Amino acid sequence: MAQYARGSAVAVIRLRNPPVNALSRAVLQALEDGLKKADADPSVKAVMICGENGKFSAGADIRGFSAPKRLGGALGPVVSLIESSEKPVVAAIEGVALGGGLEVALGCHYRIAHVKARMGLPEVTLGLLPGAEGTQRLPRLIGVPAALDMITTGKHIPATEALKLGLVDEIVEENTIEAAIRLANKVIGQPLGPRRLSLKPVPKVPNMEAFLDEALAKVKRQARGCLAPELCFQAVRAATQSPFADGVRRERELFQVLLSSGQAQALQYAFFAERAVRRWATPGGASWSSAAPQPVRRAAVIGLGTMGRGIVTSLVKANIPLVALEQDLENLNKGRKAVMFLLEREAMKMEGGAQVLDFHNPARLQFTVDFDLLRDVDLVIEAVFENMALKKEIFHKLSKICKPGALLCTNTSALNIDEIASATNRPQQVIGTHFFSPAHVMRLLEIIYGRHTSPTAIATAMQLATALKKVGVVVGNCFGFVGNRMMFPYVQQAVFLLEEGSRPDAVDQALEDFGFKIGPFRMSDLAGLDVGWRSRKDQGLTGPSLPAGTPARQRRGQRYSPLPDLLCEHGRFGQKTGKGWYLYEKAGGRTATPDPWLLNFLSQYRDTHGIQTRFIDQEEILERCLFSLINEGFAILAEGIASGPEHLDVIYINGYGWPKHRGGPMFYASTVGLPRVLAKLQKYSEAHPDVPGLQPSAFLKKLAAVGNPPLKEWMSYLSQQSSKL
Ligand SMILES: CCCCCCCCCCCCC[C@H](O)CC(=O)SCCNC(=O)CCNC(=O)[C@H](O)C(C)(C)COP(=O)(O)OP(=O)(O)OC[C@H]1O[C@@H](n2cnc3c(N)ncnc32)[C@H](O)[C@@H]1OP(=O)(O)O
Ligand SMILES: NC(=O)c1ccc[n+]([C@@H]2O[C@H](COP(=O)([O-])OP(=O)(O)OC[C@H]3O[C@@H](n4cnc5c(N)ncnc54)[C@H](O)[C@@H]3O)[C@@H](O)[C@H]2O)c1
Repeated sequence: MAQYARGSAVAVIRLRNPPVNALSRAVLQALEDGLKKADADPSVKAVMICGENGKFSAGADIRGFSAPKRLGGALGPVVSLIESSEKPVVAAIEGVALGGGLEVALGCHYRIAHVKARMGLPEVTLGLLPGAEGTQRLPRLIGVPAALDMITTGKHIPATEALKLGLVDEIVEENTIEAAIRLANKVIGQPLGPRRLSLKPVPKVPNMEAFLDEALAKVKRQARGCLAPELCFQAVRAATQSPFADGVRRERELFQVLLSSGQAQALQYAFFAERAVRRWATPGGASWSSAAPQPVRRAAVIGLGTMGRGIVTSLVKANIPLVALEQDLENLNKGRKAVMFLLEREAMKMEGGAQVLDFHNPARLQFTVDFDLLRDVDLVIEAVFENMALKKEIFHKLSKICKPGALLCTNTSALNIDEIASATNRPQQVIGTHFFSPAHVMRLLEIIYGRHTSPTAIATAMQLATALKKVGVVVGNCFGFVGNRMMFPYVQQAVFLLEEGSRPDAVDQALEDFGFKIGPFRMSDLAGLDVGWRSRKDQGLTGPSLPAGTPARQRRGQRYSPLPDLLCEHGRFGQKTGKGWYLYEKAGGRTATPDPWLLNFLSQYRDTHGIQTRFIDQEEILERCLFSLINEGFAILAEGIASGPEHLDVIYINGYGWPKHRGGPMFYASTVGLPRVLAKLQKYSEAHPDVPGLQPSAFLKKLAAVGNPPLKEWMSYLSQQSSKL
């Protein structure tokens, strides 16, 4: 709703739709009614529009896009109605003015914002474009380069930047509403023509065409298959080429194209999925609604290798004082140098820089090799080598040293949380906090509860995720948890495809064309092939503990490819050694080129093992890699390791570079259709009966058999008994 009130000469229209004053059909109707009332009342000389509860508006009600009747198509005309008012209209922007909310403000004749307000046109992140004339008004107000930047990236900008760009007329530190009413009183009677953005020309840019060509090339490069950025660009280009009314028509056409695209549905699903996973629950009955987190006033990180460095950086950025511990002085100095380098770089990106982060202050960041300094911390994150014996030794020590309430977290990628917890005197306070590399950049935090983990521990880890500006996803304990467990069959298929005749660059290209940021072979080279090699040796799959006479391409009765092990035996660990699945310009180099040595090696390998080479097309690459990953997802759901498909999708989008415009693997499966996914898996598992990852999971079969229900109904088809937790 929008509440209309008249005080003195200024009528106030307050947008009201908690929690973020989204513009639903009802809100728009009330806004329109309020404007008409103000227009008809001769005692009203000006109008002020604001939002309830310190928020202007987060834009159109996103849920309305899947039920357009609920939203209506009326936002553009309402914005025009505001602009054409004969009485000055002032927007008082507090909190956020996003999307349609900012478009409403752009229709107003004046905009005044609180210094802490944020503004933006984030429609592109939902697979849309600003559809209420924003692509035509914003370039007229702040110029084409700044408008293109805001509209094609969807970034939110602070009020201070909005003032510099001329997006707002004034910013205030105190009461925005009072300041807006003062401004409204001041401008009564002043001519409104110059304040109507639709009447302004688009400011000229020298050599506009060349500028636009370059901007388009950049937008395309960054979009990686996502439609919306390019259509946002086209709408802004229309503003530079056509009169306002024609530009608006073009904007509407492009909006409709996007609205009916699958990509918009996928991106909007991803928006709500990210929010849904905050409401975590475990099969044991613990949940976000009843569990309270405990405060984390001081933390510790153990191990300052690849992961520990990023985790320390993340904690410092979140303003959490901490102790960083290494095993000896040599590693401590190495780790300290690396952390300082990361923090200096982060500080340069921030307003206020190093002073804000305060990382030179030992009260906020202390480096040590002394476990005794961990006595009073509230939370410890262990990030030492992936080795169970070492982790248990550390956790045993922690449980003796740390105060009774301290939470003990492990960054293990795959190991059993219960076994680690068994080394302590407080298994209820042991939890997995699985960061992704680089830990100060990647948004995902996979939070793994063990058999004894308390609801308080889960709530505290979730609160930590929020403090670190990460997306926390709560999952159960199994080898590889959710993300890595789904990744195993995917990478396994990629390697099998090489055995059968494909090439690393062909497999990577197919998956990068699908939208992945990086294909499986480039990814393995980046992460280091030695990491998986060590883990396979620990599991007895390769190395000296392998019983003599084990067939080269079989383990425990299943197909196995020794190719990654053979590469490591040749000293090819990936980027760090300058060669892996690809060749690099030097050790530590980043430019991957296909390596003739590897292609020759593959061909000899196939000859040795009598494998017939065949051409493998893109379709087969995609289906085998993606459907085996999805298949594992269904098994995870059936076991109760995750409480819904949204969890798997949020994990894949935020931790594994899955293209967001495809909504995550489980959403993607729902768009392909489960019967089709099932049929393909059946076909491939018949061709490869010794590959369990291709054998369709029982849950997938069940969903296909009951008629391919929509994703949000999947979990209702799981019987209680099937949960293993
Ligand atoms: C036949 C023809 C039919 C044609 C119909 C076509 C109509 C044509 C008209 C086009 C008009 C276009 C108008 C406009 O250009 C389009 C838009 O405005 S799209 C929306 C753009 N806005 C956004 O993307 C903002 C999204 N929100 C956020 O970024 C954040 O929520 C926030 C505002 C920064 C707040 O963040 P937080 O404080 O962290 O809070 P949450 O994120 O947890 O949000 C709280 C709660 O609110 C829900 N929510 C937030 N924004 C919206 C929204 N815009 N609509 C609906 N709901 C919203 C959010 O989901 C949370 O609820 P929960 O999911 O937890 O229940
Ligand atoms: N590298 C990744 O991409 C990644 C991603 C997610 C999770 N992980 C997990 O994070 C953990 C750390 O991985 P990494 O890649 O950072 O390893 P790493 O080898 O880069 O670093 C491990 C660090 O731990 C230190 N260490 C070893 N024993 C110690 C002890 N007793 N006390 C204090 N410090 C000790 C080492 O000196 C080293 O600096 C592992 O469990 C790994 O599986 C790694």
